Order: sequence, then structure tokens, then C-alpha cells
Amino acid sequence: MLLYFRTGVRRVWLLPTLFQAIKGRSRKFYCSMAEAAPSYEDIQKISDFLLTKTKHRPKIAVICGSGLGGLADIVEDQNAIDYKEIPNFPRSTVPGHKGRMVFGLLAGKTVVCMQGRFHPYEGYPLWKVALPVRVFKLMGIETLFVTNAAGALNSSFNVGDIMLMKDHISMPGLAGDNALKGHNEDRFGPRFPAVSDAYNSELRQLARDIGKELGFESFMQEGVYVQVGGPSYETIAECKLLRMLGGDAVGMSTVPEVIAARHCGIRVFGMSLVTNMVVMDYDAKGTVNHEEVLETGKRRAQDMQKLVSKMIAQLPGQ
Ligand SMILES: O=P(O)(O)O[C@@H]1C[C@H](O)[C@@H](CO)O1
Ligand SMILES: Nc1nc2[nH]cnc2c(=O)[nH]1
Repeated sequence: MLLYFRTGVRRVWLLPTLFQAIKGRSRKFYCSMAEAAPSYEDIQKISDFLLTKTKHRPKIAVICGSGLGGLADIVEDQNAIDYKEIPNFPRSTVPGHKGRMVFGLLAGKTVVCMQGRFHPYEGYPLWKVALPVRVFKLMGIETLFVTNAAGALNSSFNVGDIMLMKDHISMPGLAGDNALKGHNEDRFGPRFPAVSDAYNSELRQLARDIGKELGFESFMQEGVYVQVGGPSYETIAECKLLRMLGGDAVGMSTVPEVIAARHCGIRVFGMSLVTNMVVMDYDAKGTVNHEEVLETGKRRAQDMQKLVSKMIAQLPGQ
């Protein structure tokens, strides 16, 4: 049997060469096929699987942003399930996102916390980034808290500020990419959902009231979150553009989850932690980095936890 052939003085081994060729071709083949979004029934299976792993039956879900996963650690009587144990579920690949679904009690209410989310820049299509929200819906979730780390575009903000999200601008959305793109599953919601009221105003008022009670007024803001694709941070010119468009903070997540939640009738409260000021000045010395983002997250973590816990304790209707 011919195991190798010669090119000049080099031996080329046949089997490894053949194996590499097949691998290359099949990768090309798979990359050329867009992965189909799971059906309602597939999502139901993920939801049923999770409910077999816990006695808890939450109506409230929390998605923790970069460096903000500590909230899940204070959940009592908890059952934590690694994403890798969940069939047909994505994996977290970003530092600061542990990759666990934590069920239990927060401020006496039953909750589920995602300790780690999925981002488009990890290579996930937007429907996959938003998949957990649909799983939540089929588990019975009625209210979703989303948190994220973001850079301030608004120069009156400071590092460590908490920005209540009152609206968003989705750059991928405006360019034609949306978590709801493709076949519409009517059992989740309509083909053309409105999102002008995406961020629940009652919940924002509750956050403002509790923020006042806690003495957080000096670092609580309200504003517009701009979603970009990442993973590179923004150029100076891009920051200037996003500010001109009306953005107060910029990040790489949250909007796909919010759109999927509103589509299926889940009410949403969103909050950004300002982890850095974006660079707007060509003479500026520093640049943004993810370590700085995680560090600020740690410093403000306790305050964010207090705010979310108190809100959950006083949540109307739950
Ligand atoms: O998951 P979030 O939006 O909190 O993470 C932000 C955006 C990027 O993933 C990362 C950049 O530092 O932090
Ligand atoms: N796009 C973006 N995401 C962030 N997440 C935390 N800070 C930033 C930032 O400055 N830009």
C-alpha cells in the first residue's frame, strides 16, 4: 500500500494529507450553510430539561453583564446548571461570563440568573444570542432584568455610574440584522413587534425610587444604549458619530435579548454600568480594555446587586 509519495527530497504522508483535505472541505461546506434557528418544540425541550434540574419555578429572570455575575452568587437555595450540560445550548467564551444558569431565591422571590450571556462577536447569530430569552418564556418568565457593561458616550457621565436604559439604538439592527430575522414563530409573537416601549417605564420609576432610598442619586443616570457588533472597541470618529445619533452609552450586547423578550411579551428592565469613558479626543493617552471593564464591574457590583435585589423584592405583580 502506498503510504507516502515524494516531492523532491520531501516525503508527503498520504493519510494525514487526505484527512486535512477532507476536514478543509467539510468546514467550507458547513460554513456555507446558515444554521437554522431551533423550532418552538426544540426550545420547549431545553426549557423542560432545565425544569427537571430544579424545584424552582421562576417568573423573574436576570441576565448578568460582564463582571456583574456576582448577583447570581447571592442567590439562595440555588441550583446551578452549567451551559455545557444543557443540550443544544450555546457556550460562554468571554472572561467575566461564567456560563451557568442559576435558579433560586433572591430577596425572597424565585429567580433564574444567567451568569454569562452570549455576544454576536463570539460568532453566534443573533437568534442564538437571544435563545435563552425564548427558553425563559417557555419556563414561565414574565419579567426580565438585563445588565451590561458599557462605555459612556455622554461626557456628563462618570465611570461607575449606573444608567437606566430608556431606549436603544441597534447598529446591527439598522444594518439589517435582528434577533427576529427569518421565519416568525407566531406562538412567540407577531411578525412586526413594536419596541418603542421596550424598557418598562414603571420598572424604571421603581429603580429611580429605590436608587433615591439607597442614596445612589449621585451616580444614577438614564439614557440611550447603543449596540455595536464589537469585539473591537470604537474608534474616536465612531464614538463622535454614536454620540451625535443620540447615544449615551455603547456596548456589545443586550438589544437582541430585549427584542426577543418584547416579541414574546416579557416586560424588560435594562441597566448599564458605565465601566469606562469612551475615547473622544485625539490627544487622549489611554485606550479601553476589558480588564478595566471587569475591574469597574467589581467595584460597583454590590450597589448593582442592592438595587436589583430591592427592585425584585418590590416588583409589582410578582
Ligand atoms: O456582556 P456585556 O455587554 O456586559 O459585555 C461588555 C461588552 C463586551 O462584551 C465586553 C467588552 O469589554 O463588555
Ligand atoms: N462597545 C463597547 N463596549 C463596551 N463595554 C464596556 N465598555 C465598552 C465600550 O467602551 N465600548
